[in-house]
Amino acid sequence: MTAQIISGTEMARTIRTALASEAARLKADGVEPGLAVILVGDDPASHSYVKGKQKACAEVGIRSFLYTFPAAIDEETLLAKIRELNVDPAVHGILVQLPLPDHICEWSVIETIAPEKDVDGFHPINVGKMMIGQRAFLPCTPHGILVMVQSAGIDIAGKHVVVVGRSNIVGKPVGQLFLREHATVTYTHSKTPDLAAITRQADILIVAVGKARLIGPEHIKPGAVVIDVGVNRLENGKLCGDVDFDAVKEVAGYMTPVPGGVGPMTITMLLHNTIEAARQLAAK
Ligand SMILES: Nc1nc(=O)c2c([nH]1)NC[C@@H]1CN(c3ccc(C(=O)N[C@@H](CCC(=O)O)C(=O)O)cc3)C=[N+]21
Repeated sequence: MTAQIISGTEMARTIRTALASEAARLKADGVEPGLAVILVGDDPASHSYVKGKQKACAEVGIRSFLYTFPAAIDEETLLAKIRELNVDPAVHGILVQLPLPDHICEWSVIETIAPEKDVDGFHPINVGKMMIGQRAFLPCTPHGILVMVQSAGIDIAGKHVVVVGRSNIVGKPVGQLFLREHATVTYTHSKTPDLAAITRQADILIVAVGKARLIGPEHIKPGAVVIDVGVNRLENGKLCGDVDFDAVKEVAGYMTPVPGGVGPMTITMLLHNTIEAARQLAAK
């Protein structure tokens, strides 16, 4: 058996076409959706991600504003910029690219973003609303994963979802989103003994750790859905996921590739949230 590949690139293309017409409709009503991106420091990976986000914005008709700062910027200057963007009517979404330099407190930065412009879904207000099922901006990677699984026609209710990783931006919230869809959810992480014994019970396995090829065929129940969130840059410059793709595809039923899987869907959900933010702010 060879797994069916769930192409994030293809799904993203379809969704972005629909988003482009929504953006055009808003623009015709006098509201051009705008996303402000703040980038601190000169990490090449961050710069490359931000370029990808700007290109995607241009494709669907979202105006993007980029603010770059040196790594040595002091926290107060950064917070002042965010407060300015919070009240800028041309800006509907604000994204501060993570990670930030160590001397800047990520929590202070996230909490300074107005919740109604928090298109990453990282503000505690949006996190809390998501947890209790209220309308909120959903975090982009978890939301992208959910849409991918649903669009592939996979039933979630009653399925055993095993999440590997417990970060605030992927692991924890993705488990919550699948719980909302009536899955039975198990979280695992670096302190979980005998990881394979648990992942082998997964109908849907979501891996968000950041360790190249952590997950091999011995971790997979035959026919399982395997979602790979890892983005690891190898020494040869190639991108690879947390899952050993070639070996696991002989056991899994469905798999997402890296690149071309979760990444493009993450960006697509960011575009979705930005257009939603513009719609909500326009309706005020
Ligand atoms: N405030 C904030 N929000 C984020 O959403 C955020 C962040 N900070 N910091 C970094 C991570 C990482 N992230 C990615 C998004 C898309 C791809 C993506 O589209 N990757 C392409 C490949 C790109 C390449 O070749 O380099 C793919 O998987 O096909 C990757 C990584 C968003 N992040």
